[in-house]
Amino acid sequence: MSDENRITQELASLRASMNLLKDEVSSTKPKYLDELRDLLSLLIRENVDGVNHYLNSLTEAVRKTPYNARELESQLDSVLPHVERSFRSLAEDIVSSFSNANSGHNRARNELEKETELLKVSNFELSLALANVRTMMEVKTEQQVKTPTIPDASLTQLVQADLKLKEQEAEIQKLKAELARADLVKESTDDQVKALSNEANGRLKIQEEEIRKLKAALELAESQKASDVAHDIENWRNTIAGLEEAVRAQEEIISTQEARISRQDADSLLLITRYRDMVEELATAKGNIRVMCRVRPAQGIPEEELIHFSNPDNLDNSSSMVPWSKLRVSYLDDSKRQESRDFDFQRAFGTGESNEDIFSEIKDFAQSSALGNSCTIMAYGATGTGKSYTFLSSDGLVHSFIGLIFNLASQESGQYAYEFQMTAVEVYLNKIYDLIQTSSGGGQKVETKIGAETSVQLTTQQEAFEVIKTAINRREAASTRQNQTSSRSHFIISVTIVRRSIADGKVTKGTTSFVDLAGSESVGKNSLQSGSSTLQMEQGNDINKSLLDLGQSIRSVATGGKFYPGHNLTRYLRTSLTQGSRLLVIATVSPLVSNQNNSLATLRWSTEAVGSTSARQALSSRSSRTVSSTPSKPASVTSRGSDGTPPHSGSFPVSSSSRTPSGSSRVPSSASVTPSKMPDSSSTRHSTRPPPPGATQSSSTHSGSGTLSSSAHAEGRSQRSHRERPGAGSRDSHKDSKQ
Ligand SMILES: Nc1ncnc2c1ncn2[C@@H]1O[C@H](COP(=O)(O)OP(=O)(O)OP(=O)(O)O)[C@@H](O)[C@H]1O
Repeated sequence: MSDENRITQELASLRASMNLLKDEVSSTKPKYLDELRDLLSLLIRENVDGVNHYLNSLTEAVRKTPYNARELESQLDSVLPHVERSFRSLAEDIVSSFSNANSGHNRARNELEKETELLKVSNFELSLALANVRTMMEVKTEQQVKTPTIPDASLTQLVQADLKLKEQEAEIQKLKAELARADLVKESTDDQVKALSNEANGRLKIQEEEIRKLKAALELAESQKASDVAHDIENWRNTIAGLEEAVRAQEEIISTQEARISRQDADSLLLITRYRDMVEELATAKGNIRVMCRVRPAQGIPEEELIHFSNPDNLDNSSSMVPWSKLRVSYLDDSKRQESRDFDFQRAFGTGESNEDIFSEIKDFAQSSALGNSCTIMAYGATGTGKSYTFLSSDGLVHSFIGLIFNLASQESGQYAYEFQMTAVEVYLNKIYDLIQTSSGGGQKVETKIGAETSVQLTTQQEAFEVIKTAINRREAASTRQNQTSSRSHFIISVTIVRRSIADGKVTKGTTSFVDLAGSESVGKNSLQSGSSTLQMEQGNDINKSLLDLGQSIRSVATGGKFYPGHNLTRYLRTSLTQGSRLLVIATVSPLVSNQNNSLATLRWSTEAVGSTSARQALSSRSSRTVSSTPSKPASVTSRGSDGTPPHSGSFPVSSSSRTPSGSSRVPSSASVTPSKMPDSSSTRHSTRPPPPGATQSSSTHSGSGTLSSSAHAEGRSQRSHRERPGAGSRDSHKDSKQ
């Protein structure tokens, strides 16, 4: 039932109650008083008449009869009982009449009391009804305030209710008058009735007051409603207008954004394409075979125990911006003569340069495997020179590379779907061991064949790190005199990147391998002098043989010769040693004079076997493949041959910035400096900074104009500024210091 109907009903019942009350009060007029008066006058009249009759009879008897006391006495005796009876009867009648009147009055009073009770009930109902009406009005008013925009029918009904209340009020006024009259009557007859009347009157006043308040509230609500409605409608209009404006603005922004997004999509595709081209060009410009050098720090070592390294390009130390691409090693020969040798690298990293510095230099190289290239990064050096540190520490090249490719995959997720697979093997004593798959029994690593090693699909970086950690733990390690945890095996982690273009479904597949070679020091140094075991001798000999083979193969393939699959290491790395692949060797050396033979041997091997200008020149001249300039070039999936070795897949691109045919390498011939002839350099003390102009120099070889491409130099300059340079003596506590 709606509020309006309820109000109407309440008012109707209120009106009915009031009418009833009015009728009842009207019917309580004190008729009994008139009746009593009439009755009494009748009685008195009748009785007085009767007594008069007897008195008249008596008077007549007295007049007619001579005074005779006895007769008078008998007359009186006969009349007086009549008179007496008449009076008694009158008295009884009067008593009876009064008694009747009194009972009538009592009845009337009872009736009045009943009426009063009814009045109370009616008043209570009236109060209830008024309370309901007020509550409903409040609710209504609240609703009106909340929904001011809807001018509703209930307003009309409320106005009608108000009118009815006014009528009701008038009726109550009449009722009040009636009650006042009744009050008067009651006052004259009964105090109790008066009190009741007062009470009724009081209640009526309260009701009146409530009605007045209700009316005032109604008027207020009406006036407020009217102004609120107008005000709220205005507000709503303004809000709606504001919202519409905002929606329009949003729509404009959205359409602008959509246009911008589609432009950005196109731009980003273009950028990605260009970026790839640049990476590829950069990688090409830097050469497909690169050799870098890293000098391990040695803190706390006296200067006389350190090899002096300097930069022939910056001998006067005039520029702190020149990146080291040449390394001059100064020493005393057997005859205590001052000697120096220059070695030519693409970059030489000093003691103050971190793994991140190295990664930023080579990441274009590693990343090109995402375009389908085969890249190999080798660390070559004597034991304890930092090969594993460079590759496998938590900020090492392998970890950085994993981070790089996963980032690449997420950045390009809109264009390419990437898959990564990893293998980890160890070549130990000419056998290849799978470091991922272990024997089902005691978790022993198992020997495997090339191409049969376990490949793990990588879904997260963390997963990759776990696989690497497990593989490292399984790697064969045996202590040597020089490095208590020296790794006596070659450790190879390969990550294959399969990239599928979402647009055209084309697939490229490339691999980057990190080869942490076993220590390159001479067997004699480790074994004969230290009384190494037969196993260690065997290990040392195998390592020497494998590294010799490796150098030979690289040289041979680079100059167009045949491949020498003499050792399983070389066979396993065949992909890296074929044209069309990219090879980076990081030669790690110790800064200690006591290790200078090994250091010079490392520098010589890396520059001559791998990085000689002639070899690189030969490689460049044989190039036949041009690097695609599009990011989604067709798949160049490499698959291994039946013997597990991959087929040749293309050749080196010709790099405009490759070294000049003049072959102006600064690398001295091996004949001119023989590590075994290395003098004790204790007399060769050098500053940890590049020497001042005119300092110790007697270069044994070369002329060599700069052989790096200008772009490589430029990039190197931009990346290097005030870093410490190779040999600059940060004196780390290092195990060499214990030697
Ligand atoms: N650039 C460097 N900065 C700080 N510490 C280094 C650096 N290079 C190597 N080291 C430390 O020198 C020690 C030997 O390094 P690492 O084990 O990497 O040598 P390695 O060449 O791998 O030796 P091996 O051939 O015996 O495995 C380690 O304790 C390593 O932390």
